[in-house]
Amino acid sequence: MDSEPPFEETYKTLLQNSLNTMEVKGTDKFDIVEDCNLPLANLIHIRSDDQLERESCIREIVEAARNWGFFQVVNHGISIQELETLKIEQKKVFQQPFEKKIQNKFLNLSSNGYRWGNQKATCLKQFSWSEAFHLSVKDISSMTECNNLRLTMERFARAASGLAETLVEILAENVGVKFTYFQENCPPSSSFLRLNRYPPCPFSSSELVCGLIPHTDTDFLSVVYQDRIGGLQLLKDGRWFGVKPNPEALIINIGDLFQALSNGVYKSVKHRVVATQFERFSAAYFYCPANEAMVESHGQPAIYRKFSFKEYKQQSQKDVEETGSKVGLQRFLL
Ligand SMILES: O=C(O)CCC(=O)C(=O)O
Ligand SMILES: [Fe+2]
Repeated sequence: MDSEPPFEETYKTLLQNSLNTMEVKGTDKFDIVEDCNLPLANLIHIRSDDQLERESCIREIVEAARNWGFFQVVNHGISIQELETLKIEQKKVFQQPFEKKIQNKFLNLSSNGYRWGNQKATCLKQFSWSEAFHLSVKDISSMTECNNLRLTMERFARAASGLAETLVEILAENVGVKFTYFQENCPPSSSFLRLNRYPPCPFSSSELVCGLIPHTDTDFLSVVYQDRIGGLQLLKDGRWFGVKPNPEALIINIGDLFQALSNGVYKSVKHRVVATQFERFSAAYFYCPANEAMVESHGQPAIYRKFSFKEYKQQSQKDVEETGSKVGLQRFLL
């Protein structure tokens, strides 16, 4: 049985129509994208006895979160071996038959745990050439069947949670938010884990198909592991930049909630994955609060009104259903 989601069959009309009209018009192609020198923080310095070293590392992290909304970290506490193992186990689960992956309760996941394409897409712009397992951290332990995958995911989630806390503490302090806010509002069980697979895309040369459409993350902070293929791009000053794979590094990006909490100081930056002719994997940990947690802008005058995480998610979902895109923080501007 085939493991590949039926992208071409299901989206035949959408693909043909969009590719024809866009090719004729010559619009919406990806711009020329160059790789960026994403700031890279060596977290070994965070634990240094040398105060100057520590402070300089903290400054790098804060500046990257302000100017880029994205940075990379090395010496983050998760070994390359561990990350490679995650990729191997991830690959195995995606290799299961498609008919099995779409079954309700596959691996004992809740409904909508397995996602592919975008059933609601009306144009190519809303369509992602990828499949993913998206699950709450608290559901990892009840996963059935793939024992090794579960163990690796548990280890990754635990390490990513520690890493997210270290970074959030540094970033919060700099904008006058006490770390206790996170300790009280973000229990490890409220975060999410997402395993992404980007199948080789036969239309990648058209430069019109995305592996993952442009979006910002709905969380405080994300920890991302990408394999060596490349394709992740971020938007900076109106231009797209590629994030060059670095096997030793994890990618950190600021999410919408931290932009709101920091009153716009830290940037939740749009990013996307372009489709290529190669299979690609990534794993993302989304550091989130509990549903009822309130997010309030720290700074005067406040840019955003206070909202709960639940309200933010509901509004985003409604916007996606009605407009095809998330809209996001703009909805909460004062
Ligand atoms: O695949 C990647 O590199 C990024 C994934 C991502 O942005 C996401 O899952 O939100
Ligand atoms: Fe993302």
